[in-house]
Amino acid sequence: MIDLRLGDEELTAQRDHIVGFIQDVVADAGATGAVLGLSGGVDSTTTAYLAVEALGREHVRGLVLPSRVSSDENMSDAERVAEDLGIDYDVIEIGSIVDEIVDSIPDAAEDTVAVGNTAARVRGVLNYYVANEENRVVLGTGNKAEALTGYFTKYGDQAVDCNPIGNLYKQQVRQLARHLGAPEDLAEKPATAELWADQTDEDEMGVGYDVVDAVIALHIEGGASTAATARELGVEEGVVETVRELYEKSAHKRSMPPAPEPADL
Ligand SMILES: Nc1ncnc2c1ncn2[C@@H]1O[C@H](COP(=O)(O)OP(=O)(O)OC[C@H]2O[C@@H]([n+]3cccc(C(=O)O)c3)[C@H](O)[C@@H]2O)[C@@H](O)[C@H]1O
Ligand SMILES: Nc1ncnc2c1ncn2[C@@H]1O[C@H](COP(=O)(O)OP(=O)(O)OP(=O)(O)O)[C@@H](O)[C@H]1O
Ligand SMILES: [Mg+2]
Repeated sequence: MIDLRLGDEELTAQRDHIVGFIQDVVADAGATGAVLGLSGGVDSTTTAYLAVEALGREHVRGLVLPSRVSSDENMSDAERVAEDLGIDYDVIEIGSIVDEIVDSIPDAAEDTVAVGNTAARVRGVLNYYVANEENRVVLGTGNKAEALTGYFTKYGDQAVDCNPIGNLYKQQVRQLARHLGAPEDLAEKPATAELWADQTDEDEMGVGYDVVDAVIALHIEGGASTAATARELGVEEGVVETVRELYEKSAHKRSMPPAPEPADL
């Protein structure tokens, strides 16, 4: 298995690099600070720690946004992050907002994915309300594995101004969380989008993140063949193909909405 783990010096360099990135984004926007959604997961926890280091705790605001399926444990973990960091935060229940949207659509099938994605989009609306009103930028929490597999809601959790940890594989985010002093239980917590009950990223994708990370590095970015990648990782070729399919099918999520070329008139 390819080793994507970062050494201590690399972790320090990534930390400094990302802290500088957040500072630049906020300064370039002429903003007074940042806002981000706190879910109790490792991605938002790590991003919050980096934001506080970059901007100072008084310039970071957290939003804890429970839906009808959010677990008490995750929401109290989210509050714990805000309290440990000493940042201002609010807890805003979004269940009734999501219900209102779904109920307003005549004969809505109440499809699980559509409802879950609506929760992610409502969170984006709230983040941008605060950003607009307080002249802040919205910090995204997307990592490289999510970006390249399209494992996010289009115009939902991806509706952000920048992704500070977007150059890190999932396992590297966990390493950076520990390096920053985040609680170990949060650094190692299994990833869940929590858009519907009992959802976990790895169950839904059908592949573990260590393998997703490695297939991205070797096959998608590195150009190794499917067979060579499968051999190197000790997995079936079908696993490599699954990740490649996620990558290809989600290309539309990584580019601006297309318009036709100018017509020949
Ligand atoms: N080829 C194409 N060209 C242009 N647009 C295309 C398209 N194919 C679909 N679309 C559009 O994209 C829509 C589908 O995309 P989208 O609405 O995102 O929906 P979809 O990709 O089906 O669902 C979102 C996925 O991301 C996961 N997720 C979401 C949020 C957070 C996290 C997390 O890790 O925390 C994970 C979630 O569990 C689910 O698997 C279609 O309804 C259509 O509007
Ligand atoms: N209940 C919530 N309240 C506020 N923000 C949320 C909530 N759920 C999700 N989000 C936002 O959406 C982002 C994407 O969710 P995602 O699950 O990918 O990240 P995570 O929960 O931080 O980490 P992990 O992927 O390991 O679960 C979160 O990082 C957070 O910014
Ligand atoms: Mg999560």
